[in-house]
Amino acid sequence: MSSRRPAPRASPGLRGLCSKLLFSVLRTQALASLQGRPIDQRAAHRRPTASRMVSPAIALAFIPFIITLIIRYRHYFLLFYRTVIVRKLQDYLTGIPREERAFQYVMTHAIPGDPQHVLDTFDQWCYHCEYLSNVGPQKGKILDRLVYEKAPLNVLELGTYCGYATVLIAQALPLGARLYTVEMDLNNAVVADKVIRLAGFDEDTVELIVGASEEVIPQLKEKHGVQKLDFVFMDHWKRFYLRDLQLLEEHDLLQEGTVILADNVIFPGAPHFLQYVKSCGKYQCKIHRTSLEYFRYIRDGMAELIYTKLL
Ligand SMILES: C[S@@+](CC[C@H](N)C(=O)[O-])C[C@H]1O[C@@H](n2cnc3c(N)ncnc32)[C@H](O)[C@@H]1O
Repeated sequence: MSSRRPAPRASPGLRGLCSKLLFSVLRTQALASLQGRPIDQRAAHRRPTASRMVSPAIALAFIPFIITLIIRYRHYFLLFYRTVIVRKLQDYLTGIPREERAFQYVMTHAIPGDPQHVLDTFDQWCYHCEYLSNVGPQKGKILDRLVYEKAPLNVLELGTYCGYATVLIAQALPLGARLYTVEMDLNNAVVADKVIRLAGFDEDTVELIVGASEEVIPQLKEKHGVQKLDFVFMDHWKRFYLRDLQLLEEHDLLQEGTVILADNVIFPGAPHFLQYVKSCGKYQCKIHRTSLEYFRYIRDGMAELIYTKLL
């Protein structure tokens, strides 16, 4: 029988037909390998086998699937493109790390001593040049409002990165308050230190601690003289949220009414952390639904917790 049959017309049944063909080819190959029969490549060359005949059809069947995936997850592809591909390319072309490139832009465009202008300049860079995982302007408003309302005297930030949220928190603090910000990556800490000082905050207001949170938290009392925390902003790696919250509890650093704001609890997400805070009975929990920094079509959220032993 001739293999030159007219090509099937595109129809709704085409995908089903192709899937069946793909399934039967895979099954034949799997059975052959299970029975220890090697697939004879030369024979395959001589006689047109099913797999050779259907390969264009398989490819066709996958096209709508791939297009659907691309459309459905286009914002995540864009995020990947901006965070990974553009970053790697620029790192290669400039020989300067992304955070340092951002700082150079901020330094040359922002007004020194004006924290809000420093933040706006960061936002301009992130919207128009390269993505940075700062808390960003939208979630920044939630953070700013909470700090302003709570007027905390002792604040801890986990994950300083380039110092964006540090500047945002510091500008909303009451007089005499102190912010401890913890960053484990030395290169990020160097950039953050320059950003914090550019915005006009001295070491009495903002203390940048270089180290991993699991090492810094147990030393906060003895080494840094912190007795209790009034406000904690968690924005480091999400897998450490639960561990570090429990460390803060163990070291008796939380008190009645301490506010803990945890970023990115929806994207990338911190399910174990959320499960714990909702079930342990020590926290009042509220989720602020919003979008990912600089990507308004990717859903994200912040968890606002209030520590209360009495619940
Ligand atoms: C999302 S960024 C923080 C963004 C910053 N809060 C802001 O809004 O500008 C996360 C940062 O946390 C730091 N980090 C991650 N795990 C950490 C840990 N266990 N201790 C200290 N820093 C950590 C990373 O190096 C990174 O710089």
